[in-house]
Amino acid sequence: MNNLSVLGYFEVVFSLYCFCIYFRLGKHPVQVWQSVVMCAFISFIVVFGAYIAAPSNGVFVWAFVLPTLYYLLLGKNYGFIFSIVLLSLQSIVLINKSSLAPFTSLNLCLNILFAYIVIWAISHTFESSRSQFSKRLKKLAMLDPLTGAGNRLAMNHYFSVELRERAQLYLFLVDLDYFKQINDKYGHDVGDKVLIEVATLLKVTFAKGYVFRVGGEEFALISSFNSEHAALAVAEKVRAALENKYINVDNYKINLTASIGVANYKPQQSLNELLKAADKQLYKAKDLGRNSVYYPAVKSDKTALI
Ligand SMILES: Nc1nc2c(ncn2[C@@H]2O[C@H](COP(=O)(O)OP(=O)(O)OP(=O)(O)O)[C@@H](O)[C@H]2O)c(=O)[nH]1
Repeated sequence: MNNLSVLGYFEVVFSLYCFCIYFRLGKHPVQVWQSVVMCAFISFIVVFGAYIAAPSNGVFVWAFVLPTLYYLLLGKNYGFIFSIVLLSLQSIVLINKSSLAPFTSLNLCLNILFAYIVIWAISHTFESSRSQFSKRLKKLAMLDPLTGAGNRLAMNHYFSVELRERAQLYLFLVDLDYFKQINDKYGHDVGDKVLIEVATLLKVTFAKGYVFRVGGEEFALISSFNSEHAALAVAEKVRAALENKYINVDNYKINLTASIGVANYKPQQSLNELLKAADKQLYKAKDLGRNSVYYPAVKSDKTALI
């Protein structure tokens, strides 16, 4: 339109790049580097346009769109960096132009500068509160609302991104014994408070690993250990800690025990398979009298293990 064909070619290439990303979206989520390339490319087009076109052409106005785009695509930190770099580059390019009209008017320059800063500030504020909100939501979605332990979603997440890479990974499935009797005897509210105390005790005793609530009165503890013996010693420590604890709730002193099934992670095993393996051991521990740790070929009865 303005005899700026080079700029037009860049715009066509940029459009093709955007289309490629758009059509891949269904199968592949956008990668960070793709967003960075997108922002860098459009920034280059805007700065280059401002460089080769006369200011009266108005190409520089496109700069106002970019802070919002940066924050949407790249988040707060990169958004800030890109916005300040664009402002600096645009200023350098425009100041060095041979014909400065219509920038000879101080009023116009100030208006442009403040409009850019306002758009930048709004984008920054919006992105800050959005990312805080999203972090809070993510945390809430991963926590069991009653006990504050991780929930199944958290367990799936940590297992797939972090835990399965570790060597000598063990899962302890901890199921409280005769918990129904506590509910029946003291009421559901007291039962809830007992579960909260149990989760706290597990987090303290199993500080080295992750604690997840995977059922009503069932918890999964996951960590890696140097050896099978070390893993079983910790499982036994957890069992003994529960047995020796008197939980004070509403003037009652409640003592309970747990049965623990232990499973060792095998390479390529899924989390469900690992849970099933631990569940099998847990049922053996329950069958053989409860208040014990069970691992293939090993059953502890309170002190036998360590
Ligand atoms: N208070 C409370 N109770 C729960 C919660 N979730 C599950 N329960 C109770 O946990 C009890 C589980 O009972 P069972 O599955 O029979 O197991 P148990 O009584 O612990 O017996 P064993 O596991 O065989 O030793 C049930 O009474 C459930 O109502 C909860 O969030 N709060």
